[in-house]
Amino acid sequence: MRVTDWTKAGADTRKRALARPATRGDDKMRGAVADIIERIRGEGWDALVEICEQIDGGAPQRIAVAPYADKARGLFDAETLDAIDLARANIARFHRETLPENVAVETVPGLTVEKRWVPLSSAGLYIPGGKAPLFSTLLMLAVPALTAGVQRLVVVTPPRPDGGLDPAIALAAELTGIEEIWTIGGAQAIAALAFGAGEIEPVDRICGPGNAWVAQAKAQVAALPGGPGIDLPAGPSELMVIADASGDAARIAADLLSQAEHGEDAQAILVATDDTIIGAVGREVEAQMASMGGDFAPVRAVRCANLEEAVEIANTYAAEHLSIALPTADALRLAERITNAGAIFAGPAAAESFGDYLAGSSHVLPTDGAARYTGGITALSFMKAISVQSIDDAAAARLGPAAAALARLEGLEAHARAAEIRAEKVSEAAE
Ligand SMILES: NC(=O)c1ccc[n+]([C@@H]2O[C@H](COP(=O)([O-])OP(=O)(O)OC[C@H]3O[C@@H](n4cnc5c(N)ncnc54)[C@H](O)[C@@H]3O)[C@@H](O)[C@H]2O)c1
Ligand SMILES: N[C@H](CO)Cc1c[nH]c[nH+]1
Ligand SMILES: [Zn+2]
Repeated sequence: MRVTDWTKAGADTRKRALARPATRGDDKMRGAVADIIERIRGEGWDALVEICEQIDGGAPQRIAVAPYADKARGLFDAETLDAIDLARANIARFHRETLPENVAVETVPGLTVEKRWVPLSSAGLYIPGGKAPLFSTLLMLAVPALTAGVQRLVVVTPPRPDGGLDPAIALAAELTGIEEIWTIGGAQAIAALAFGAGEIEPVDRICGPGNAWVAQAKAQVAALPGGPGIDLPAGPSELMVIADASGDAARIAADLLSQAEHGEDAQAILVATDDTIIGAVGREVEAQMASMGGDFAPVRAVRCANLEEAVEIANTYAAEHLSIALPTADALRLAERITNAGAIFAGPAAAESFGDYLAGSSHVLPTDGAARYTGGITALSFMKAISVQSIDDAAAARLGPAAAALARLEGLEAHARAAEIRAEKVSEAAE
């Protein structure tokens, strides 16, 4: 495990210790994504089929969910089926209870402005499937979207080598009531959702995590005229763990490896105030990796002077997931000082895996430092606020002159008159 001593390190070394890989891709990849989008936007279905065959080895298919969901019920034992339903129920409960409320504010007597939340009409949900089919991501997107009240949901996920649909994805789709699901992956899936292709109708917003191809395509379609909205940069998984001498090395190592398992560009970083815990976590990481086999991204560590410094490092890094491996009460106190993180796991029992599957909040969270300016997916990601103004005649007459004065400051005479005409109508009525 590579260890950086934060206190002794210069600016460059500190930067390197927290560096993320260049996940957004190089110019060549950006160009290839632009070509895919342009072709599907211009030529529709035929281009989509050709590109899907080239990249993923098969034409896109709309899958009927029920037969695969039936298959899943035959394959999975009762405990697994209950676990999936428990996850769905917890996610539904969390998002239902955190729905925003409409608010009406009487800013001046007689003038009311409402903030009214309405669901988007449609949304596209990207479910990653390159390394592993992430059925849990379907729950983490579809449940908040349905809680928000979105009418039309279109799910896309990369095709499997043997065709068909992953049974767990099928089951999650059936449990949430998803009816439209296509086997399309990567940039081509995003282009099809954005501009439509064949029977795939364009959507208002595209949400969901993915690799660099997916992230790049989302950014590009959102920037095009008439393109959809997108959610947030949700790329390769990240976990930072803050620990001191009281940390449980086995649990910390297990958490770090749980995210290192996502792929070679995953980020798993221990920030600790104590050399003994760093050594113990390093040994645990090796032992646990050996016992599981498989590929893991490297785990690294930063040795800092104290918890103050650990908080600074965490806020600078802005991790997708931040575990605070201190006794729970201390962890919760420290969490109050964290300003940048997608999700915080406070205390030694708070496994990041609970957040990935069943705690209730969505696991679709900002990566690459985007936690500086955004949180993860919630029902709000599938809603928008419309403001509604209503005003009585007397208030309109009182406010007319002020609005007109402001409009004339901007040289906008028609605006000024549209405000003043309200006052005129009221004085005419009074005569
Ligand atoms: N931040 C979050 O909330 C969150 C949640 C879940 C997963 N994730 C991340 O999502 C990512 C999923 O990535 P993945 O690769 O497993 O699945 P993916 O579905 O995102 O990407 C697979 C698709 O990428 C395209 N692709 C791959 N190589 C290509 C190439 N050379 N040329 C053109 N297209 C190519 C293919 O179409 C393929 O189907 C992981 O990094 C995981 O950590 C993040
Ligand atoms: N940890 C991932 C988000 O970074 C989500 C996930 C899905 N399945 C397992 N984990
Ligand atoms: Zn995970």
